[in-house]
Amino acid sequence: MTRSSRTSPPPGTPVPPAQLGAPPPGSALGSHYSRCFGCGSDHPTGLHLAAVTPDSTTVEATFTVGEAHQGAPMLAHGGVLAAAMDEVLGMSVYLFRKPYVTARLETDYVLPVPVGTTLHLRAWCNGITGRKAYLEAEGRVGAPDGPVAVRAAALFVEVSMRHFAEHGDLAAITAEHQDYEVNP
Ligand SMILES: CCCCCCCC/C=C\CCCCCCCC(=O)SCCNC(=O)CCNC(=O)[C@H](O)C(C)(C)COP(=O)(O)OP(=O)(O)OC[C@H]1O[C@@H](n2cnc3c(N)ncnc32)[C@H](O)[C@@H]1OP(=O)(O)O
Repeated sequence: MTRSSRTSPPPGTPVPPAQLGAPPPGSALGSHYSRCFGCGSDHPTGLHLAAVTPDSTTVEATFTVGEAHQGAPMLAHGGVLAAAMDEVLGMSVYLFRKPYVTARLETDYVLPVPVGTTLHLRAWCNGITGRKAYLEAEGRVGAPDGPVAVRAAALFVEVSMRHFAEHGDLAAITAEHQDYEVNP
């Protein structure tokens, strides 16, 4: 895919191994926040993505494009597809058990995606150096080995939980994440 140097790891950047405490291979990944647009079950119009990790380092999910996701008539909106990619990318970096946010997200739209299409999404990490994690994802039509419709590459930056306290609603997060402390 077309990727800028800002979403490609510098040469020699190591791909991290599975972390102690990561969900075991085959686990379903829960939602990180019930009102998240990407994965929250309480979000009325969200994408409701449910993912699994086959190997504790990558993430797989399916997303069926619905009528609410249209841009052109009966075709998926590119921004909705980018949101789905952002979500699985975020889930994949969270397997390394630290809080990260998206700093840069690049998306290549390879095929038009009609309403009713089920995309098989996969996201993985190409390397982490310092606070910077380099990630990639793809969405394939109809099957895990179907044609690629969307590709994404991203730079996520590690933050502290203070980021969410200062800029968002930490109480809402900690209500669902007793495993995180603001001042660890
Ligand atoms: C939500 C609660 C979760 C709690 C529990 C955690 C569990 C999570 C579980 C599961 C997650 C699943 C799913 C989530 C999915 C969705 C994720 C999103 O959509 S996140 C929202 C959108 N993103 C933002 O709102 C970021 C806004 N931006 C910022 O806050 C800052 O700009 C930030 C933190 C990204 C960087 O700011 P600085 O001041 O901390 O650090 P500086 O020094 O600027 O950057 C660090 C390094 O990164 C590079 N960098 C930063 N931004 C860059 C960019 N846009 N392009 C290229 N490089 C960039 C810089 O050049 C620097 O690199 P050098 O260390 O000098 O080598």
